[in-house]
Amino acid sequence: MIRLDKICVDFGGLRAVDHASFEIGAGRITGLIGPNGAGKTTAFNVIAGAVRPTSGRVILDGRDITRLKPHQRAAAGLARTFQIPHEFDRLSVLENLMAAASAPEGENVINVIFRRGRYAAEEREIYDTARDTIRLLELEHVIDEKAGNLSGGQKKLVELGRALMRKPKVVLLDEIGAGINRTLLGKLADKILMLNRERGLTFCLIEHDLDYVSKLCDHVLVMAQGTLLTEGTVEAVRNDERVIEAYFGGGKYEARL
Ligand SMILES: Nc1ncnc2c1ncn2[C@@H]1O[C@H](COP(=O)(O)OP(=O)(O)OP(=O)(O)O)[C@@H](O)[C@H]1O
Repeated sequence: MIRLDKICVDFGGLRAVDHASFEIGAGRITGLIGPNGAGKTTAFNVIAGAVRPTSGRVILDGRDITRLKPHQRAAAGLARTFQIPHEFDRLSVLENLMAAASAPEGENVINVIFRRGRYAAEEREIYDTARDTIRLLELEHVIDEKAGNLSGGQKKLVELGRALMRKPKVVLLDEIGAGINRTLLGKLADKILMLNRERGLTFCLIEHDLDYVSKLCDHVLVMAQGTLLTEGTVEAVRNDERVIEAYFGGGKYEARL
């Protein structure tokens, strides 16, 4: 589904991603793990189009998308969760989801004016999709609550909801579980599994907690020093000497492996 082909990213003199090649398989929940500074977030940014690689290619369903802009990738079915923008804190949960679907970036004002006849019908559809998504994520009780007043975990669910509004095929989740309580963490995992099994959505997630990864992912990619170190099931990579070695000195992660 998504293939990185010998991707390199340089930030000045620092090579953050170094000839990384890997695949995110269609219909799977793939984990992307590795010690701090391994290049995971940079690789995500390359897939989403936020960072232009120094060299290499990104392929989505056989199509080379390396030069596409982020909004063009979103139109091709790629979504990524982002923290709710600060200025959206004052919008309700419903408004946040509706805003994520409407006015795609790059749309010309003239087109919007000439589209007016279709606008009411489109807005109705966006409203219905937002309501369905809110129901799916069990956020009905906070539907009119301002995003700024939500708990950290509820915000994560809204972030996922915003990503789902564009009806993506693939969703990239960057440490979506960080800092949220166990109950909401469990709920978030249930929703991801349900979206994968019932709707066939493909996920790739960066996550430091390997127990969480093992609950969700059937396949794990391990990055170290900017490149793919190994891949396999959580159990296999957890016991891999090279992976233990890569995490060594990280201290924080050593205990979790
Ligand atoms: N915009 C940037 N400018 C300069 N250096 C950067 C930039 N973004 C990342 N880096 C560097 O690139 C390397 C890889 O960083 P990246 O954030 O991709 O790693 P990571 O695996 O996601 O780490 P973590 O688990 O700590 O989030 C690091 O050395 C980081 O300091």
